[in-house]
Amino acid sequence: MYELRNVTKLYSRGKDVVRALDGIDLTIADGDRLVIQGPTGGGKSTLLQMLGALDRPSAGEIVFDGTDLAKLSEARLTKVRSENIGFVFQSFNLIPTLNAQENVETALVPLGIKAKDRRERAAEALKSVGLGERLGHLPSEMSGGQQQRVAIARALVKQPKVLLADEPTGNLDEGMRDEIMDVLDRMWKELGLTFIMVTHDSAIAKKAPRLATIRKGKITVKENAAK
Ligand SMILES: Nc1ncnc2c1ncn2[C@@H]1O[C@H](COP(=O)(O)OP(=O)(O)OP(=O)(O)O)[C@@H](O)[C@H]1O
Repeated sequence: MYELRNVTKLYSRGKDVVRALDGIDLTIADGDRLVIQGPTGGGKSTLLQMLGALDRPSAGEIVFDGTDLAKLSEARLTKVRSENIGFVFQSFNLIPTLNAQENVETALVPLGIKAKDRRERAAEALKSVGLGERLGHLPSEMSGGQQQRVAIARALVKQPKVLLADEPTGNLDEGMRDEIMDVLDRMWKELGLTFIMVTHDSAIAKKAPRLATIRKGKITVKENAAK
């Protein structure tokens, strides 16, 4: 699915250059589940942005399904992203004035899907995350866990190949955290997704069969076949 070779990302901050990613080599197979951890400022979100075709590296290759994302124009990157990659963020990022169904539908607009099909697919996606009864609710009328479920439905309604999650349980209490991890893992298995998640949560990291740690832009990957 992904083959990263010597990926480097530099940011300039005033006169300084920050090496956010420093020669990352990483292979992520189709259907993999990869957890990424590491200290703050280590480069986790930067890596997720590269994998999500949100930004391009300064050097190196990011081969996604045979295409090097580093070489694509902005327009082609946007196309890859809207067709193939679903995102879930810590802060849910729902549109406050739209109800659950309308929020989920927004993911289908760039794909040119007709309004009636959008409505049906959004309702179906919300049902699959256990929110079939709350299609008309606004984000402000839902708990944090429910809002994150809406965000998961929005990420998955377009049937992406890849699900990227940046601290998906970071804003949730312990009970909700387990619930959301269960939903994400169920979706990963049911839909055959490639699932990549950044987390600060050591309980989640400890249980991960494949765990990447990013420190100062460098990556180490640990496999744990027993888990
Ligand atoms: N747009 C930017 N401009 C300048 N520097 C940036 C930019 N984005 C990230 N950085 C820097 O790149 C480094 C890596 O940041 P990144 O956000 O990827 O780390 P992180 O591991 O996700 O951290 P956190 O856990 O705090 O979210 C940091 O030093 C950060 O300050």
